[in-house]
Amino acid sequence: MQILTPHVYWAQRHGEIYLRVELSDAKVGQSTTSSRLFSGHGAKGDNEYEFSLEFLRPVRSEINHKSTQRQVDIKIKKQEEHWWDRLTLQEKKPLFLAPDFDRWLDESDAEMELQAKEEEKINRISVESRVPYLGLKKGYLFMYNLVQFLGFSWVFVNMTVRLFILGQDSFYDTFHTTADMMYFCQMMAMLEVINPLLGLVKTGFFPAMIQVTGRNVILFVIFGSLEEMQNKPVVFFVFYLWSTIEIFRYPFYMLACIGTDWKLLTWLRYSLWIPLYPLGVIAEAVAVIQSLPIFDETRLFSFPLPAVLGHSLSFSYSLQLYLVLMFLGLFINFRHLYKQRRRRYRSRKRKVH
Ligand SMILES: CCCCCCCCCCCCC[C@@H](O)CC(=O)SCCNC(=O)CCNC(=O)[C@H](O)C(C)(C)COP(=O)(O)OP(=O)(O)OC[C@H]1O[C@@H](n2cnc3c(N)ncnc32)[C@H](O)[C@@H]1OP(=O)(O)O
Repeated sequence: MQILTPHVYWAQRHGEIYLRVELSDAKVGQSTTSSRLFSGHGAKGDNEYEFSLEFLRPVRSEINHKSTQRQVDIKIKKQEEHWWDRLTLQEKKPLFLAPDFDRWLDESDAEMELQAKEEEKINRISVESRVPYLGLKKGYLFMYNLVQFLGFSWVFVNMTVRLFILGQDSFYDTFHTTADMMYFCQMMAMLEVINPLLGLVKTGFFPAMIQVTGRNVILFVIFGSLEEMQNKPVVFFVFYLWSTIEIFRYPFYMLACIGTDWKLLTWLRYSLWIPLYPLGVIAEAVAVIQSLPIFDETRLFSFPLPAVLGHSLSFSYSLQLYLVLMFLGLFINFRHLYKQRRRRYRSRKRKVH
């Protein structure tokens, strides 16, 4: 039987040579780096086919070949990563050899491809090396937000159900039914001041500090230490305003931790504060004002003074100063939240276009 020569197409990269032999249902026989033997169906029917090539530069001895129904794909590694001017040692191209335009790249395109692969590899390595830390951070934040969401939801649902059942009567015992959960959530919220310090979230330290300190003064100092305050309706309004925003804010953060974003939830997180924040500060201010005569009367936390100046300085003076700070805090955080809202919607619009 006559041994024929198949059509061979070639392309190169810096590190390898690709040969495509046009033979269907071919079986690869004896193969060396310079010559190959095939049996298969080619241009002249079922036959034995063979070709040999003397490469321009040395190649490695291991050869990868894959036979498909239509062709045989051969990949040969160059000894050195180098761009070749041509495939064969002899300048004149053998007749059976042609460029493989499906794979063809010129030197600069191949370089770009190499660079892109290199960058992808570096990115993968750097992400992989950060994964344990990233996983831990996201896991911690997700759990923190989940716990806060559950805590504030419990307060919100409890108060709503009691409001429907008892009507206005529910205003008077909000503290006794929900304070333990609110204590827990607000103690946990101290982590919101620590998180930006550790670089775990992008929140500003001061807005978080103002927020957490502001609420904790109301919860622990005004409501927690004065029994006379605990059955006042103002507790209901303060707790309701706090929990209303948090049942949207924490799920928004939970979704952010897993890289998801629900438009409506995002809108609620970045819009509800507009009416709620001023209302919240007003409710907190009412609580502070209602507590002033009680601190004057009970002398709780009063500051001892020398006898010539009187017995002690009532804590209510500190609270009057605090009232001024509250409105300063409202201004700072309102501006901060406004900026966060604008940044959110500006950057999202940019991403869309
Ligand atoms: C220094 C001495 C202080 C003395 C204090 C004196 C006066 C105090 C007066 C204070 C008045 C307080 C009144 C207040 O109690 C009334 C109310 O709360 S009424 C109810 C309405 N309230 C609200 O709407 C406020 C809710 N709270 C907040 O929004 C935050 O606490 C606040 C710090 C104000 C703002 O949040 P933040 O700066 O974090 O903005 P973002 O939500 O946009 O987040 C920025 C990016 O960080 C990511 N992030 C943040 N936290 C988390 C988290 N826990 N888990 C995961 N990711 C988080 C977030 O996704 C953003 O990332 P990206 O930019 O990539 O989207």
